[in-house]
Parts: sequence; C-alpha cells; structure tokens
Amino acid sequence: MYNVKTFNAIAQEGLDEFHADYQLNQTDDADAFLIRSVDLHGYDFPKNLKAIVRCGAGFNNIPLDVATENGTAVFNTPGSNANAVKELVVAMLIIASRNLFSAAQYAAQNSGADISTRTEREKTQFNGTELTGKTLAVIGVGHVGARVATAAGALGMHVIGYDPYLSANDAWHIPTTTKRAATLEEALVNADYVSVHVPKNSETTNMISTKEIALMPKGTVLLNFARGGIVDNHAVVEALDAGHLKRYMTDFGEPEILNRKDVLVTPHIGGSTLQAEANGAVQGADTIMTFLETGNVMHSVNLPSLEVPFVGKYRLTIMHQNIPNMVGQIATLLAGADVNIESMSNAARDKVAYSIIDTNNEFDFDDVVEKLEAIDAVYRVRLLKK
Ligand SMILES: NC(=O)C1=CN([C@@H]2O[C@H](COP(=O)(O)OP(=O)(O)OC[C@H]3O[C@@H](n4cnc5c(N)ncnc54)[C@H](O)[C@@H]3O)[C@@H](O)[C@H]2O)C=CC1
Ligand SMILES: O=C(O)CCC(=O)C(=O)O
Repeated sequence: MYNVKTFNAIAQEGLDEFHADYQLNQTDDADAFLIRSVDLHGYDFPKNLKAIVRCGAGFNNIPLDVATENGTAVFNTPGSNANAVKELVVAMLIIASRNLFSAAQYAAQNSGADISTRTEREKTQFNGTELTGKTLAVIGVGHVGARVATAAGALGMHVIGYDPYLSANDAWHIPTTTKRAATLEEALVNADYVSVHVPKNSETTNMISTKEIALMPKGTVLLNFARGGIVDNHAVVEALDAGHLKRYMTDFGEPEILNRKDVLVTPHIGGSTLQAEANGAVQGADTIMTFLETGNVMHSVNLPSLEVPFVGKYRLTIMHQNIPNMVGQIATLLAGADVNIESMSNAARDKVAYSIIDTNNEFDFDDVVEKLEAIDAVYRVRLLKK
C-alpha cells in the first residue's frame, strides 16, 4: 500500500486516478506528496518521501536541493494548465487595450434619466486601441508562451519571442510567424505589449526591472502571469508614475502595486479552470503511480529522465550523486551479492544521477539495499518487485 498526502485543492479527477493500492491523506509519513502552490520551503520532508508532484508548471515553491538530499524526486505536470493561462493573457491583452475595467465601472455607476445622452458624450474617454498590427514580445516561449504567441498571431499581432533555453520539442509549437529575438533587448525595444512566461529562479528574479522597462517604447503594456518577483514592482510603479508604462497586468498582487487605476491584479488564477485543474491532477496522479511502481522518471525537475520497460522480476532504483565510479561501485557490490544484472541504465542531470537495474534472480534484498545505501553519495535505494 502506498500513501499519498495532498496539499491544496486537488481536482477529484486526479484523486480518482489512484487505484486500490493507494490511500490518500492517512498519514504525514507519505510516499508521495501531490501539491499545487503550497510553499514547501522549510518543510521537514519525511525520510520515506520518494516523490513530490506539483500539479502545474512552476516549482519554485519546492526546495529542490533539500528534496534531492532527502532522495525525493520532484516532478511537475508540463503543459497541463498552459491553455488556461493563455486564455487569461488574451483576456488581459484585450482588457488593457480597450480600457474595459474602467469602462465597465463607469457604466455600472452611471444612472439617471439622461444616461444614454451622457454615455454617448462621455464614452470617448474609454477609446481604446486595436491589437491587430501591434507588437507583442513573449519572454519565455515554452508551453504557455508558445500558446500566447499563437493566439496573438491569430489576433493579427506581430509576435517576437525571446527564449535562449528553448527545448527542441517546444520549438515545434511556436508559429513560424513568430520572430526570434537573439537578446532580451531586441525583444523589448519595439514592443507595444510584453508578456513574461519564464520560470522563477535566480536568473529570472527581477529580470524585468528599471533598465528593461526603459528599453520598452513609451506606452507599453506589461503583463506578468508567470510569477511575482520576475518583474520588479518598484520599477513598474516608477515607470507607471512617469507615464512610460501604460499598464501593468499581473496574477501576483503585492502591496506596492495595489489600488492603482493603471494596474490590474488577479489572484493567481492563471491555472484556475476546471479543465486545467483536472489535467494537472490526473497527470500528477499518473506520475506518482508510474514512479512509485516502476521507478521510471518522466518530467522530473531534479532527476534525469529515465524510462526502462520493467521486464525483470526485481528492480533496484538508485538515486545518487553524479560523480565518477558510482556505476562501477554499484555493479561491483551487486556482483558480490550474486545479483545477475539483466539490464542496467544510468542517466545524469547536473549534480544528480539515477540508475535502474533489473534482475530475475532472488538475492538477499535487505542486505543489498542496506549496502547500496551505505555507499557515500547514494541518496536513496528502492527495491521494486513485479
Ligand atoms: N499564473 C499561473 O497560474 C501560472 C503560472 N505559470 C508560470 O509560468 C511559467 C511558465 O510556464 P510554462 O510555459 O508552462 O513553462 P515551460 O517550462 O514550458 O516554459 C518556460 C520557458 O521559459 C524559458 N526560459 C527559462 N529561462 C529563461 C530566461 N532567462 N529567458 C527567457 N526564457 C527563459 C524556458 O526555456 C522555457 O521554454 C511557470 O514556470 C510558472 O511560474 C504557469 C502556469 C500557471
Ligand atoms: O493553480 C495553481 O495551482 C497554480 C498554477 C501555477 O502557478 C503553475 O502551474 O505554475
């Protein structure tokens, strides 16, 4: 029986995925956590915790180094909510260009017998601009950014994308009409709208600050539906006050940007649609079951991908440091324990490596696992039986 602990509201569709060998929220000492935005920095991970799956894209709420030291694989569910974010961004582009919020507020407060005469006289204050023909810079052209680029192109916008780390797979999803910027500066200098879709990390924190905003033409609308802190709020406020930025639309409210007419804040609802929540929860539950039952790794953010058909009777999975002679030490130890290796696969990612070893012969399971765990630089050993 595997134990899964959930945090945040996980869609029922995902909870229903778990088969009879799983129990949910029966213990804190879980094999896996299924989470959304809960901040796990400072959380004391149980030693038994083998996997954390974030239903969604951003994993800056999980301390990866701490998880790795604990032998815990961390996953996300790429693309599960990308369409939801795209639709919200499209709404925000239109709301910003047509002054929809102030126009609706005016209409709601406007009453009296002469309402239609006054409306026709005063409505020019809400004159907008059309998106067609305008330029949108998309910063980060992954699952969300590529969809935003496609939708903006369909609205007749010129799209310029900046993403120095774009994966070959993601590149297939970008419309050919999207112009590629070699630098952030090149993306920003002619943009009427700038939309940020990068993960939050040490490189992207304050990626859009005073210098970057100054590169944008006067009157640019800035959108941040990625994470708070990627855009420097103080720089935004200064640029709005100076009339350089026209509007800031974001999913991440902080005191310094609240209660301004030129800022529209939504309460982190980019991925909050029934479809996205169901997608993420189902994908997350499947990820947990695959990893716990087969040891195969897909969509991990701290382990390399490694998928091997589970053909033998027994499988050892070993998460360890990516340093010389680990595979040699493991193979020598297994040979000494009379384990006949049917297949052995190893992959590495940055400082972490992962090995999958299949065998058909019985061996002293506890003794071998204990000895493997005693190798310096091994984070976790698991024995799986078919
Ligand atoms: N508001 C919300 O509810 C949601 C917010 N998000 C946020 O949006 C981010 C992006 O989501 P996805 O597109 O699904 O992720 P993704 O991983 O598919 O795409 C991110 C892209 O950013 C690029 N990138 C990374 N560092 C960069 C840099 N320094 N400069 C330019 N490009 C860079 C990557 O190469 C990648 O192509 C997530 O990390 C998350 O923080 C995602 C979903 C919902
Ligand atoms: O709705 C959620 O769980 C947050 C979505 C999100 O921010 C993400 O996927 O990165």
